[in-house]
Amino acid sequence: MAEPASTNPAHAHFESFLQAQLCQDVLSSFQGLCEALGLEPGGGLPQYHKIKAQLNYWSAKSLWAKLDKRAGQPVYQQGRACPNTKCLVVGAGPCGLRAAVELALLGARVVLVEKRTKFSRHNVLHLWPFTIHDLRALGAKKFYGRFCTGTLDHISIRQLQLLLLKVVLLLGVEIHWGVTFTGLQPPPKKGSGWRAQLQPSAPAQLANYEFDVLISAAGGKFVPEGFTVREMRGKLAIGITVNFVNGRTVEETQVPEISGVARIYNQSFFQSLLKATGIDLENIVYYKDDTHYFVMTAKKQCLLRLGVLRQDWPEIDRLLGSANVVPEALQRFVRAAADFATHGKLGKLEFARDAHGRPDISAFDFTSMMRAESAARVQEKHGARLLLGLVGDCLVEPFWPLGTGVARGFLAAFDAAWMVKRWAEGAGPLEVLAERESLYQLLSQTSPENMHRNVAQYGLDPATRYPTLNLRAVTPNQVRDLYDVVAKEPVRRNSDKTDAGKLAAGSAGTQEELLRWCQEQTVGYPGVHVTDLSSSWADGRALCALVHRLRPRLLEPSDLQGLGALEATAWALKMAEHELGITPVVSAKAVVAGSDPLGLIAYLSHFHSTFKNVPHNPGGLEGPASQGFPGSSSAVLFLGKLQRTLQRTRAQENGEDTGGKKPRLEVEAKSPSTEEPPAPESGVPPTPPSQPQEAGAGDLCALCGEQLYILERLCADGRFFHRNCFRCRTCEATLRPGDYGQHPGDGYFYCFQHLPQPGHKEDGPDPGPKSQDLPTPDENSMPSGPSTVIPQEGTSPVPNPRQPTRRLIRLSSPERQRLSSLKLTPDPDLEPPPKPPRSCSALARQALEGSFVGWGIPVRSPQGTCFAQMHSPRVGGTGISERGMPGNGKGGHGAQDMSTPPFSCCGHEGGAGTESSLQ
Ligand SMILES: NC(=O)C1=CN([C@@H]2O[C@H](COP(=O)(O)OP(=O)(O)OC[C@H]3O[C@@H](n4cnc5c(N)ncnc54)[C@H](OP(=O)(O)O)[C@@H]3O)[C@@H](O)[C@H]2O)C=CC1
Repeated sequence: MAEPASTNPAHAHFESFLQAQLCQDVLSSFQGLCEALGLEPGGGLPQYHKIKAQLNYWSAKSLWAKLDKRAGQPVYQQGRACPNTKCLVVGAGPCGLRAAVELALLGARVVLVEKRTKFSRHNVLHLWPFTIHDLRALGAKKFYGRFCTGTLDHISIRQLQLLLLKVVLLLGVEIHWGVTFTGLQPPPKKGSGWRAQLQPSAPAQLANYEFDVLISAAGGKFVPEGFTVREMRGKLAIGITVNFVNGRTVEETQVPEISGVARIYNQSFFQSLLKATGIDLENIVYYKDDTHYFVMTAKKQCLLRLGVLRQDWPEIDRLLGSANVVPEALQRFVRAAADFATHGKLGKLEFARDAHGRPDISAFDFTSMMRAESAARVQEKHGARLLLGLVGDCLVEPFWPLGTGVARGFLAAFDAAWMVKRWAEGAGPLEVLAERESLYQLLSQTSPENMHRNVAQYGLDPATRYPTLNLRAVTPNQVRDLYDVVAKEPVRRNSDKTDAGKLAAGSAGTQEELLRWCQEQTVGYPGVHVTDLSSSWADGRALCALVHRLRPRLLEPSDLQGLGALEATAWALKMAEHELGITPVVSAKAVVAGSDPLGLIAYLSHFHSTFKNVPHNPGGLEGPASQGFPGSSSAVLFLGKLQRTLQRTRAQENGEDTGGKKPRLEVEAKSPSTEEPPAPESGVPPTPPSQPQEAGAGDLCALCGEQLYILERLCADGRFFHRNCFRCRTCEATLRPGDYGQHPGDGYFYCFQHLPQPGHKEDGPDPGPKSQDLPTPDENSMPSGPSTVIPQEGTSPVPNPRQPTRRLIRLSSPERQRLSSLKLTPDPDLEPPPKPPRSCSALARQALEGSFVGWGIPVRSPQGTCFAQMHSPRVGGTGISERGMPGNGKGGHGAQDMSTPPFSCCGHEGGAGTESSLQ
């Protein structure tokens, strides 16, 4: 029996809200709902509970049941996990909205800014099973009845945004439209917080909003300053997307989708297409949602031949720039391709319109993909810390044919929200960053196959999603460069105590506070009596005590007696760098000589700012008093550990037998460096990139020659560098403590991965660009020089540490070969895909089971011999694979054929393929 129509106006608003299909309608119906209920939108979780309490009729209750189930997961602690956390989310794309949902469920205050004013992107996204489950659990079906009906595993971007927008509004997220985030406003003084610079100028409430977490989900075009972005280039690949109006007629409904068909699997289709239309494609996909959406990879020569491109420019931007694309020819091109692929059954193919009212067609280059080097950072100024995280395309641009975009985008959103939870729990900045980077390492390897099978259990906790989770894969000492204590005030060397006071105030509160903290940490250690921030540290004992207090288990028990001040200080600096992630901004010699007072204060400030929130535990950070209780015998033991380790190391260096027991620290630091500048060896060219300067003696970075403020310093090999200048000579990745080495031959620094081995053929004074490492010039796309730094527009060629840096990654020969053999490249970061099956039959089984889904079956068979039957076309005539091959409910093998990863199978690959190539 039909329910009687409700007379409650709130019910009507709520129903409109559920059904709204335009962003403006969602917002206005929600506003109407809030007004009817006497609520102010953006009120956080309490607002959700109030709405729920007042709307308890059947239609609403089924939605509340879903949202309550999610919100009731223990990880959210009933919305009290982050009660004092204030977040700003930039970008209302699918990933920004998804992150906002999680932050709201944690009980954080969430404000979101989006520069657009409507959702207009029709393009259709492939969904992994977990994303489908996740969205269903958030009530997707209530908001969008057609959501993933049957075996459909995709949704248009705007529909996805719409349904997530509804969720975030209900959860009390405050949203500002038409507002662009342009940068951060650091706190002007102690006691104030971080704010956003916005355009156009925002209302006072938003302009004055102080937040401690910034999540950037602003898409691939915007990465906040401070983050470094890598660019990965492959062989030229021109993608074309087009959306046609979906009139939802019976005929249109009956046209089968094309989950994806690639040339290598269906040559006859592409040959017929070429013959009939002159169109030469590598692959094509057709999805149906609000629109008929086609995406294809076109060959450049055919675009030139058909007059779509006017001229063949070597620069991709110019090649695909609006001045070089003929719109009418492009329209003819896509119409013909779509018509051919669907046997003309879609009728007249009227173009859907984009945000500007133009036909929704886009030709784009996916030769290049961006990836942030780190997923998070912490900035601190005047004692106010800001946690910054990236999610979505802002973090990693997806390689679209792999269909990874939104799935990995959601994973990153979860991981970022988990990071915020850890932050709110009081975990130290380096710990939080290290965990986040550990998770980030996993992201690009994820596929539906190598994640937990039970998608229903997926939650915020990474352990529910990643089976091979190691939150300590990256250690705190490796992320210290992501923790940025902002010192805007120029701090000059050789300046007076006033400057020292400013420095201390900028990083660790007042000098008095710093001194008090140091005294607390070192109290009870025999022979250690800290009374100041200079001479008390000259004998090295106080520094060793401080390090030991924070990491009691670093050294073997022994006796300190007889250890020199310089050695002890050098050891403390080295241990702090490797074990605690404290950047050595001062040299041992300067500490002992007292010649760099500001450097010492800055250095101690790093300890303070990193560990000040750790409750004072006389047993040290690592555990109970038994591990090293200052003031007790264990403190004496500690001081002894140091000497014994040094003695053993010296003995080893002298070739003496140490009884087979290798001191632990020896691995990390072979000899205690006293930070003396090394004397240039004869026959060795000048130590690059500049002559060593005595640590502590200069204000300039040894690499870029620019002003180097103390808090930006990194000391290595007796020279000072900007942290962001200190990069691997080969790959240019920022070098992290404990993860770099200096090559004795050329004197350059390298990450461990690229540190040349002794005797390596490239060993030599100055290898310079190595031709074998340089990409082969290749169809407009491969860089032709050595690893290149591409400065952002308007910046100098020297990377600005505060600006995102775009860098080309120089590919090794095998990588290059691999890429050039592909039209569609695998995942941009070149991490190995899941190990493919070793036999044809295993492959066939897995493919049919959908266990190599995503977009890429890691096999290749140009002749189609190996998979001829399994991959044979099912749709008559065109030979295009229909979605849903037998037994494959996950999108059909066609969806997997879009990429041509560098694998072959059972030697059927026509020469190149061998069994071993499956490794
Ligand atoms: N064409 C396609 O097929 C596209 C597909 N996607 C898919 O969507 C997935 C999720 O993308 P997601 O990471 O959420 O990013 P999105 O690009 O979807 O969303 C980012 C949003 O933030 C806006 N924005 C950008 N800069 C700012 C700023 N400074 N201040 C405020 N707002 C800003 C963007 O506007 P604007 O766009 O105007 O810059 C955009 O609306 C991707 O993985 C990909 O799969 C994403 C983009 C395009």
